[in-house]
Amino acid sequence: ASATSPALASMSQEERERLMLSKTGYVELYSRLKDLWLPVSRDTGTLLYMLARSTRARSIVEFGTSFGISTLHLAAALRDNGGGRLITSEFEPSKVAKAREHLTEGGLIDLVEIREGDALHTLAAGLPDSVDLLLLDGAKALYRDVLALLEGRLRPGALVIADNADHSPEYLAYVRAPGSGFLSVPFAGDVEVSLKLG
Ligand SMILES: C[S@@+](CC[C@H](N)C(=O)[O-])C[C@H]1O[C@@H](n2cnc3c(N)ncnc32)[C@H](O)[C@@H]1O
Repeated sequence: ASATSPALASMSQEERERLMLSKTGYVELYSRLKDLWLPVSRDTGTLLYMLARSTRARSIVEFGTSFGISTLHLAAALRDNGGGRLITSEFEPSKVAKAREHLTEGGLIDLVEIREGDALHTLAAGLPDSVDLLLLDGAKALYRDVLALLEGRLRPGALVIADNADHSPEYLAYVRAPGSGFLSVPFAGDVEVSLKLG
C-alpha cells in the first residue's frame, strides 16, 4: 500500500499497527482500506507462480483475495499445471466483485471459487481433502487461526506461503518451532515459506 493514500494517511503508524495485530481490529482496518489494492509485490507474484508450478499444485487455498493479483498468479499456475481448483476468501464485497472481473478478464475464473465473508467462517467447511498450497495474505493476526483450519488437509510436501509474516509473530513462532510439523524459512523479502512435513 502506498503511504500517501488518504486511507492510510488518516491513520497513525501506531493505530495501524494496533489494528493489524488485533484479533478483532482487522474488520475496521480492512474496511478503511477497502479501496486499496494491497497486492503482493511483482516478485512475490512470480514466486507464487513458481512454487505452484514446481509443486504441481492442483488444489490451492488463499486467505485474502483483495483485487485478485496473487489469485491471478496462482490460478495461472493451476492452468499451466493442467487444471485444478483455487478457493480464495475476501470479506469486502466490492473487492470480491473487482477480483471476479479481473479473473474473468484473465480467462481464469473457471478455476477459482471466491468465498465472500470472513475467512474464519468461509474456510471452516467445504474444503478439498488434500491441499497442495496455502497462501496467507489476509489479516495478519489470523494467520495462525486460518492455518489451524487448513492444517489437517495439507498434504505432505504442501507449501504454506505467508506474506508480510513479520507482522504475525505468533504465526512465525508456531511454524518455526521444532516439532511443529513444518520446515520453515524466511524467504524473499517478508515472505515466510513453510513446508508440511510427513
Ligand atoms: C493484503 S490484501 C490481499 C492482497 C491479495 N492477496 C493480492 O495479492 O492482490 C488483504 C485482504 O484480505 C482481506 N481480509 C482481511 N481479513 C480477512 C478475513 N478475516 N476474511 C476475509 N478477508 C479478509 C482484506 O479485506 C484485504 O482485501
